[in-house]
Amino acid sequence: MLAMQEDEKGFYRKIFQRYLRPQMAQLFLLGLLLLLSSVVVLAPAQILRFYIDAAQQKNMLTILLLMAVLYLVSVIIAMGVNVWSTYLSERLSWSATNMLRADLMQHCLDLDMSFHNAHMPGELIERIDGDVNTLANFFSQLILQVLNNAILLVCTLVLLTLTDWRLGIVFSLFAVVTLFAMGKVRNIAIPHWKVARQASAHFFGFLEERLNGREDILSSSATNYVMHRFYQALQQSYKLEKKAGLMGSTLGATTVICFTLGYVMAFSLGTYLYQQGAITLGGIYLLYQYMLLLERPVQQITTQLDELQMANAGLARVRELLETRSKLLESSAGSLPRGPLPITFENVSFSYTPERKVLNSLSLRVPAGNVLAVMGRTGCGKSTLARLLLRLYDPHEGQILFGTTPIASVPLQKLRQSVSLVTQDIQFFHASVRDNLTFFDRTIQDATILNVLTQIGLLEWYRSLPEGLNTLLQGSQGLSAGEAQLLALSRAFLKDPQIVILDEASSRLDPITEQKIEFAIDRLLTNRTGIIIAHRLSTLERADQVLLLKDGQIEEQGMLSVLRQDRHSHIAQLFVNQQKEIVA
Ligand SMILES: Nc1ncnc2c1ncn2[C@@H]1O[C@H](COP(=O)(O)OP(=O)(O)OP(=O)(O)O)[C@@H](O)[C@H]1O
Repeated sequence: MLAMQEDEKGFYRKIFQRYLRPQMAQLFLLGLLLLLSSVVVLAPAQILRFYIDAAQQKNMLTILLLMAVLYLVSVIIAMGVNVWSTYLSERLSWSATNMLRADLMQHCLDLDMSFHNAHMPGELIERIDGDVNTLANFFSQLILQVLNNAILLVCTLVLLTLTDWRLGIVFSLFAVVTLFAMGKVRNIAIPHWKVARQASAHFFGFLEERLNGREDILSSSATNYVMHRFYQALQQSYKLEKKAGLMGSTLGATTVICFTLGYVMAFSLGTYLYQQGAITLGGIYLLYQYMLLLERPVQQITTQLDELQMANAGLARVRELLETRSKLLESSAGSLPRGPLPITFENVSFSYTPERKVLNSLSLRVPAGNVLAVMGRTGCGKSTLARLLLRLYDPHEGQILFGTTPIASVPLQKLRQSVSLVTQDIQFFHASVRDNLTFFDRTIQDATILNVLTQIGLLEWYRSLPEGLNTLLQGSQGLSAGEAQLLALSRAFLKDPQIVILDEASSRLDPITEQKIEFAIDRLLTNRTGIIIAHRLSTLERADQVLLLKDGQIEEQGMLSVLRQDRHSHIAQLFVNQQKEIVA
């Protein structure tokens, strides 16, 4: 337990050092400003008290004028301090939380695919942004504000005691009782808010899912059903929010009751002390003002303690995420030679879940510069081969080598730079054509991009772009399936990899686009080692070797010409069946 606490302290220290230490000067200045704001908030009431007392005496014009000027100055200073501290705290919280968001984003991107399979994108958005939002105030001024309000409360009580000791005792008791009562009532609403937040998160998840599936919803005329579910989710969220809001309003009601009693007490006591000659008329006004001033710290301390708890919960979640380690061990030792690389699988076994092996003791070798076409029924493990080559996962048994270097020994960045994977699930960003092709690599010249687009047969498409390479792509909207594939191939060209993995399209395009894609693939595979996940028999003809996978194991492997000669081979059978279909 102690070790755990030490651990926690260490984490808080790390967070402080990384996100707040670089801004120590600003934090210090903010602390001073908040302290100053407490003093300037208390000053006007004292000035007004003297003003009221002086106004009742004769020949006090100069003092009255002085008081008026002092009052004005104190109000202007209070406003100035307020603006400055707001500016500083916004700057502090934005820089600290943005740094934390960037660290979390980088960390999530570095985690292996099994982590991403277990966490939905929506959840990660919530963790990278939602949890960090709860820390914004914490980083800038929450602790300072709690301290500041405590100081303000104590200062007000001290000033009241200095006015009359009886006031000090009564108002101190009042502050303690009110804080206690508000603390108790505050807890009533918390569980209701939790349930309401959960319902709201559920509602957003529902919205995201339905908007993503809009094509299917529209095409299957499921709009009425979706709208029905939408109203149900909305109604549920509304009911829970209403209940939580009602429960929450008990806090406001308690405050009003406590402070109404407080004012009654202040005026009764003030009148009594005035009649006794213990305080002046200005003193009664001061009492009223300080009651007003007490309201702020008493109310804020209760809500700020809540915020502190939320920030603590946010920090705990941030910590959990930052401490999640990738299953892929990083190495900086291995390096890859230049040029096309031979690929070797040595007894590779892999499974996504413990129940089922997807690849089972698979061994194969693709010589440097050769092309291997992989075929097999859906779910036999073809894409898994590709994922292992990019180290999106590591094999559970065996190893993969590029040349003589095990890929696990090559730094991930270097490894992924040497392999290009062109899938059918092509992702485009809401960014310029240039950035979509270069992945934001500014070192790639426009001339190089144009050269690749020309070779790929996209020159005409490029000329139709209103702003050339600066034209913004709205994801893959506005791109035909053929254009998207050709752009994906252009990306691979610009990366200039040593190994190319192609997941071939299963659907056919128009003959001209097909021809362009075939041509681009031929060029991309020249002088590179290639693996094609083939969905058509014609593709096998461009391969040096063919591999037929079944349930994660090799069913057949060899040169196409040899396998076709063997009438008993599965590959030969596939060609015969295809021939029969054409004839039929
Ligand atoms: N992230 C995952 N978690 C659990 N199981 C998975 C995951 N990805 C794939 N699988 C399972 O692993 C098996 C092999 O998947 P893989 O994607 O490699 O098949 P494939 O041969 O490429 O299929 P297809 O031709 O349909 O793309 C399938 O049974 C699939 O359901």
